[in-house]
Amino acid sequence: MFKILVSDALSEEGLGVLKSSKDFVVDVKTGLKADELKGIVGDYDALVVRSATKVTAEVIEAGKKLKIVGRAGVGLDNVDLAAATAKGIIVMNTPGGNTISTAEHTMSLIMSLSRNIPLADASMKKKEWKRKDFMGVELYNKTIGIVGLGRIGMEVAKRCLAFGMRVKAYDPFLSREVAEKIGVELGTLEDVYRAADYITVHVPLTEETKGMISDKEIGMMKGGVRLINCARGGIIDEQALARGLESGKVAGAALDVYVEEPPKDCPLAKFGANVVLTPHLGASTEEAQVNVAIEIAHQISDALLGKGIRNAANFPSVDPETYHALQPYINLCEKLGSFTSQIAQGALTEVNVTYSGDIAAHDTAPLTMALMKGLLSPMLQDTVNFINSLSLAKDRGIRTTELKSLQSEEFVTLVSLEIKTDKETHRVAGTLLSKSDPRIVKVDEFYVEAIPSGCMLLMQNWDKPGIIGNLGKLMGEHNINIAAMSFGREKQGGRAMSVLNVDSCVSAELLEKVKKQPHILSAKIVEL
Ligand SMILES: NC(=O)C1=CN([C@@H]2O[C@H](COP(=O)(O)OP(=O)(O)OC[C@H]3O[C@@H](n4cnc5c(N)ncnc54)[C@H](O)[C@@H]3O)[C@@H](O)[C@H]2O)C=CC1
Ligand SMILES: O=C(O)C(=O)COP(=O)(O)O
Repeated sequence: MFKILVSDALSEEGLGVLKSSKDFVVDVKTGLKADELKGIVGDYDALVVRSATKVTAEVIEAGKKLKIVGRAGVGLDNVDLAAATAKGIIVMNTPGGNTISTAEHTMSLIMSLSRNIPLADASMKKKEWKRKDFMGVELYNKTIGIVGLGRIGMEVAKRCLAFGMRVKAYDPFLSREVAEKIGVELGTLEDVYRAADYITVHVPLTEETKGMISDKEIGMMKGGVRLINCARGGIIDEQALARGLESGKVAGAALDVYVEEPPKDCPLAKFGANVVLTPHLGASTEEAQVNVAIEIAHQISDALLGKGIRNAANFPSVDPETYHALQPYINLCEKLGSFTSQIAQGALTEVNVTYSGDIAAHDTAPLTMALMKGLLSPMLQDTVNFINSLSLAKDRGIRTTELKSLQSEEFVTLVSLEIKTDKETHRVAGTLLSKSDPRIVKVDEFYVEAIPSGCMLLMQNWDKPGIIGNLGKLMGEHNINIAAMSFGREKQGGRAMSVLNVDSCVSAELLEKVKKQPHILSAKIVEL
């Protein structure tokens, strides 16, 4: 039974998906103060939020059982992703579910601003008739600059084109062809600033986009420009915007989002008809709220019940079928990583993994995360998990490469791992028997067939008679049962590798005795 806390308003349709499952207990507690949330979050396996709840590092820390933070919407700037990743908590959102609503709201803002709708309406309701005070401007033939041509930016572009506007856009991650296909001209940020009569931003709030439109940028713009922010508060610097409006350089502005929500002291609130403000309504339509709530409910349900992970900001998307297919490989890779790490000496500097055969047809990103978790676990223990393993490796300067080959010469499928430390290099490969039974099939130059499980004794020895007898006797004397044995040799009488699975752990003292047996070159214990 999983406990789910919904701390922002979620549509009944989405709640229904969760509440109808006997696997979940759902508590809806909106409007919690930061301390109240911290006080109760420890009881829950999943937390569902919109933009109001701030999922800070402290909330993450207090969420001792937390496995998932689900955002019913797009922006994740209210979730401390790094803190969640470090704790192995999956953070997921629902991109797309509110795109149309937000694009339509952006158009509503552009039009309200151009035709003074909010104040004209308020004036009528005061029984006034002030036609001269509310002279507007046409959109037709004007140029709109779109900063961020993603899902929402693209829908805004299409609608502006339908109004007969010229659309210029800046998005460094989008190809010119994609933009030109719908009639949008991509340019530099400066091109857009200099050419546009209207500028609307549709980028996420990041270190780079925070305050990206400030005094200097406003200075580059056309006199009489109109600015719209339906993305995130602070992408357009509020104080700089107020200064631009005061000087007359900026003719108007429309905002749906604010640095602080609700804003205590918004510098834009004092303006008249040339500033239109809405209280973060972009996604507030019946349709968008049903979309995002149902989506997040299904995503959380599937993730908690092990049926796949979708739209996670810190884990690759895996549909249920793939998840099922990958599960045994995830297990194999984690064991392979841990095994290799335990036989190596020195600080890990490089990890090269090759997926060959059937497995190469899948998205192997989760497998590399599992390998890295296995590799780092012997050093970092509980602090490493699937979600943070690659970022921890990167932080430690470990170079990682991943290769895929649909052909596998010896096995239907093979995961080959090469690791380099500052002292040595090891190569270990593994496969699955009967589609789910993990086996280590190669350790450095030796072919073996070892079961990666429990306590293992790994030895290099000369290929001489009597080794098995001696080892069997020694283990027997110490009351240790040998569960399985595997041998590989380079040539008859040459160097060989022996891998023993034993039912109880080999002590350091016994290991020293093993090393002293005739023809044994080295011995190590691996625990999986
Ligand atoms: N007002 C509201 O209620 C809503 C606001 N939003 C906000 O709208 C924004 C956009 O959402 P989507 O279109 O769904 O996201 P998206 O990810 O589809 O699009 C964002 C685009 O910004 C581009 N981008 C990133 N950094 C950039 C930079 N430095 N300069 C220029 N372009 C950059 C990306 O390449 C991408 O194409 C987000 O901030 C989201 O939080 C989303 C939904 C509702
Ligand atoms: O999806 C987003 O990014 C939004 O800004 C919508 O926010 P909301 O869920 O309405 O609080």
